[in-house]
Amino acid sequence: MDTRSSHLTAPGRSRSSQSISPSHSASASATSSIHKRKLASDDHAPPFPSSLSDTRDGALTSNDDLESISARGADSDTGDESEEVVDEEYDDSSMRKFTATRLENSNVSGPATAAARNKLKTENLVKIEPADVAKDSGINNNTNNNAANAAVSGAAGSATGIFTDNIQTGGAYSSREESLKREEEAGRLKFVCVSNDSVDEHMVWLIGLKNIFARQLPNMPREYIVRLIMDRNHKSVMVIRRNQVVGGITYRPYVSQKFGEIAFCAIMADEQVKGYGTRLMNHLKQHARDVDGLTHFLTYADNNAVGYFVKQGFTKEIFLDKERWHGYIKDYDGGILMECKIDPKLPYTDLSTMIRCQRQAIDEKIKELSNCHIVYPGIDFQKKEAGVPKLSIKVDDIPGLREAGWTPEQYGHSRFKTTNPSLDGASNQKSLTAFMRSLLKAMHDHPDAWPFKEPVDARDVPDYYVIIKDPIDLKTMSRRVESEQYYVTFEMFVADVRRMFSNAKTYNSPDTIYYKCATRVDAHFSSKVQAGLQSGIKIQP
Ligand SMILES: CC(=O)SCCNC(=O)CCNC(=O)[C@H](O)C(C)(C)COP(=O)(O)OP(=O)(O)OC[C@H]1O[C@@H](n2cnc3c(N)ncnc32)[C@H](O)[C@@H]1OP(=O)(O)O
Repeated sequence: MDTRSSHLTAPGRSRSSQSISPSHSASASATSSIHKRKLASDDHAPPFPSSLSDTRDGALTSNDDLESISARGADSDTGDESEEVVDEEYDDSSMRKFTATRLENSNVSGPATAAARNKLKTENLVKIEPADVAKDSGINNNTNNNAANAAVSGAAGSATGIFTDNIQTGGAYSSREESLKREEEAGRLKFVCVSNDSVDEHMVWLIGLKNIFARQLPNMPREYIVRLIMDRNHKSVMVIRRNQVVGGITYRPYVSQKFGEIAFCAIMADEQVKGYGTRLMNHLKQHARDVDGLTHFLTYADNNAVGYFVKQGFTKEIFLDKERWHGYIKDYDGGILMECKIDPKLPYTDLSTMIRCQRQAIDEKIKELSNCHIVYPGIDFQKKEAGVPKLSIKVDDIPGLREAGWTPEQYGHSRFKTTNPSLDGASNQKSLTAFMRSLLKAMHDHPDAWPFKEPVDARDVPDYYVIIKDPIDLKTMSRRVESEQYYVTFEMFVADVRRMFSNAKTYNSPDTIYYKCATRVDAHFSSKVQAGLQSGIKIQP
């Protein structure tokens, strides 16, 4: 029997029963309203599963801090104390005592001790520096950007038309990552990886993180959260802003197995869905690969958080050899086991630069193959009545059309053709105009055409134009036909006719005379089109 697994099972525990954050579900309440949440059925289970108090390696029991740490602290996640989840089983005085004693010790210690502590601090704090990461990953931002920029401006210089740099620099992912990266570079934000190393500052951060987990993962026993955070086999990657913990991920690296188990992951309520969770995960991956030598992460994701983990590259399918992880990780009820492979090369903390370079390379390639980046001056397309252009513009004169591969044979792209193949484009257009004219007359002469002959008068039907945004009538269509410029295809004409009837059926209910007129004139129109087609007009399939 594998004794490891029996130690590690955490039955009946799910990290959170919380609703998805507001941006993910309109019906969800804010994540801070924990007190309203329905806790899972195991709420009345002992706060500390007996199986969890056991440890493989005695790391927890060697942890003298744990003796005095209660699972309750001064929660600072949302700052709203009224929302505190009160669990009378815990005594927070020991936590206060612990914190106070630590701070007191740090204040009274002499210079030698302070120097030693600072040394320890620097040694233990794994500060994740973006510059180093970029260097390690072989990405030199400046060089790459400059090269890409030079290529872009070269292409711009060689373009003959007016060149507009319409390259999008990035999507939401990249811009969030870039803005957080800038914050890091400016020193306003830092990502650190710490464990319980007795350094005062780290302990304060770990307690801050504990408070966030306790609030964001309300179904997780607080004792258990404290236990894992303070366990020296666990590490916590945290995002710190103005010396306050914004969120973090606590994980256990199984170095011999080359995988890590993410135990908890949370961002404080006010700061969710701003990109911190993604950046945190990217820092974690970079650190776990470069410092711990891990190749995979496994986690039991809460149902609500599966979407987040999927976006971080986690899958529900587990590819990692079961032998490598089975018996090592803890089971959680209500969670879904997910895996993420850590790429051996990706510059995780500088993905946005990589994406930008890739994007620029693709844009360069597109420019080599097409002219779509050249923007020509617009056409003065002022319209007079009935939407007919004031100026007659020859298609050939439209700037850029020929350069885009257009040929006069494609004029109108109409499927309308007379059966006489000898007719050229102009004669074909005349024949089309004659056919449309005859169809208009046929509709006009129909006894039920009276509602469609003129535009609807807003004085008679005040809300008509509120409901019908694209009105049309036989008179307007007649103007368009007679302009011989508007309906360059038969399909455009038919679209206007269909819209005229659908407008009538949208505004009027089926029992009205208008609705019935529309049905009858529409049928008449269709029969006339059929008759026209039989008598020599051809619409190509
Ligand atoms: C192993 C475990 O600990 S499971 C428990 C996970 N923790 C929780 O559920 C606690 C409450 N939630 C949180 O603390 C946070 O919302 C986290 C940690 C889940 C995500 O952190 P955030 O900072 O909000 O994530 P971030 O802003 O980087 O969002 C990244 C993407 O994931 C999406 N996302 C964030 N949270 C969720 C979610 N719960 N469900 C689905 N998608 C989500 C975001 O919309 C965003 O999508 P986009 O890139 O398409 O715009």
